[in-house]
Amino acid sequence: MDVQIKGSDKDGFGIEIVLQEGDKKAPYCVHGPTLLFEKVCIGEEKGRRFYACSACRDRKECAFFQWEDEKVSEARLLAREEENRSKLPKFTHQEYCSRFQKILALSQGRRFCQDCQLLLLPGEWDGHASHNMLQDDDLTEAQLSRPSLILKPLENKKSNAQYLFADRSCHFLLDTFAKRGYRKVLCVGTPRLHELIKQRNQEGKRDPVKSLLLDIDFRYAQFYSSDEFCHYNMFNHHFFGGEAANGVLQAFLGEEDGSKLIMVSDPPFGGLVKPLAHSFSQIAATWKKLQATEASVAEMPMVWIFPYFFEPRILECFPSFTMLDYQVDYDNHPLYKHGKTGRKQSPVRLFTNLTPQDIILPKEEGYRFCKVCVRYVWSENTHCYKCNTCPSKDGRAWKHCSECRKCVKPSWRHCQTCGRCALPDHPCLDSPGLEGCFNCGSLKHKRRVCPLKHRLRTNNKPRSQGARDLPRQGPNHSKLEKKSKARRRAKRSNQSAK
Ligand SMILES: C[S@@+](CC[C@H](N)C(=O)[O-])C[C@H]1O[C@@H](n2cnc3c(N)ncnc32)[C@H](O)[C@@H]1O
Ligand SMILES: [Zn+2]
Ligand SMILES: [Zn+2]
Ligand SMILES: [Zn+2]
Ligand SMILES: [Zn+2]
Ligand SMILES: [Zn+2]
Ligand SMILES: [Zn+2]
Repeated sequence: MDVQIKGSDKDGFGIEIVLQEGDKKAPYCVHGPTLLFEKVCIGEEKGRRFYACSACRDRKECAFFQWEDEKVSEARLLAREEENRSKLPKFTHQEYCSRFQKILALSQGRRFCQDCQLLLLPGEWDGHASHNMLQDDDLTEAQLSRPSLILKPLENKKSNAQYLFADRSCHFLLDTFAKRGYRKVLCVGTPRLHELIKQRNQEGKRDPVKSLLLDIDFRYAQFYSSDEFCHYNMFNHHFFGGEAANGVLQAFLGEEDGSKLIMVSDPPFGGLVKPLAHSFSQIAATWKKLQATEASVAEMPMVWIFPYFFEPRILECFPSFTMLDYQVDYDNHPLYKHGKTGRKQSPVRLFTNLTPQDIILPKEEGYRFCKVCVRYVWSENTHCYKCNTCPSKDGRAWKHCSECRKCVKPSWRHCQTCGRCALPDHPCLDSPGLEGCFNCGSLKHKRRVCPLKHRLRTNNKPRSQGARDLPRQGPNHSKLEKKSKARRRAKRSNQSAK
């Protein structure tokens, strides 16, 4: 069975993504081919299409914008090319590799400039004299093999907040893969997992595991050779190193040494689901093409790490996936911590096409096996015999509502006016409320009478409980997005009692 993207190409609010197979017309920003979006204006039947950056949701980071039907002058094209060139990294990957070899060969005089995030050769120190520096004792071979501890995590909230796995989660993932016999891990946006694999190999206590890191953070090229790291954009499946880098992935996916491969990705949480799924499908399709015949019936094993409230969207793209109860823990995220530590529970989960019962969640961290659901669940996720499932998505104990005939969040109450469960202070159907329209964001009407009712919502399905908390996705290029922000603000203040 093929991994395929299902459903419509709509994503975001007022902005639809138009994913076109092999779109050769897409102009390039510094992050590779841009994506085509359609701006849907209230009251207008047909939207207008434009190209915008695939990777950055913040226009301050990448301001690329071009209407699909726009005629771009030669002069502007040249200026754009020049701008893209000017933003290229200072060194090529090959140059970084030879610099790294030189630095490793130094017994003394290793320097890492923290301000420039650059490993320095001795001749370059003068230019960084007033900068903050890591020196020899901080740059032992062992430390250089853990670049995620040297590099400052990127902090852009909108496009690239780099949340690094806590050891607990890293080891859990690697132990699980080892138990299932995976000997090759394709790390897409998981630099810490990649380095831990290498570290375990060096320790030599377990079977060696091969790893290839694909990431947009080119700082990692300073530490890894070109067959360990590719500069890659997971929103448009773009290899900055061109065909050669694509070849590295192909070689990794296709190596015929009988090693089982798994792909793990932990994309930035503000990322758009559809383009990510599109890229992962392309990787899976390549993997499949390169497999020997008996494996060709299977899907490429994948783990996609993302917050639980994206479940409906991810399952729409990958119907064979299951969301597991495991809560992923991060070192540098103030909120996303595992429940048992006494801090707030992490909303980040594993979505996978592996068989859920094969992934043994640790008992000592509060997981148990549900014999009816045939999977490991969080201790507070009690099985409901009416729904015939362990229903909780967010880690709290959900409760069954006999009127809704399903389990709902513990903070919800059944509202007779709306005929469904909701937060106690929700604006009821009959009151105008702050929330406005659930569908288009207008504060002037409710969803029932929305002129765009059949247009914006995917499949016109009622929102599931999980979807209720979805943060809106999409670049903030339109007025609609601003409206949606206003609506979100209103909603947040409404929900603060939650
Ligand atoms: C949420 S962090 C995940 C890090 C992971 N938890 C770890 O510890 O290894 C997201 C990762 O994806 C990378 N990333 C962000 N945008 C990307 C893009 N457009 N393409 C590829 N990688 C991207 C970031 O550099 C970062 O390493
Ligand atoms: Zn861009
Ligand atoms: Zn510097
Ligand atoms: Zn159950
Ligand atoms: Zn129930
Ligand atoms: Zn109810
Ligand atoms: Zn109500």
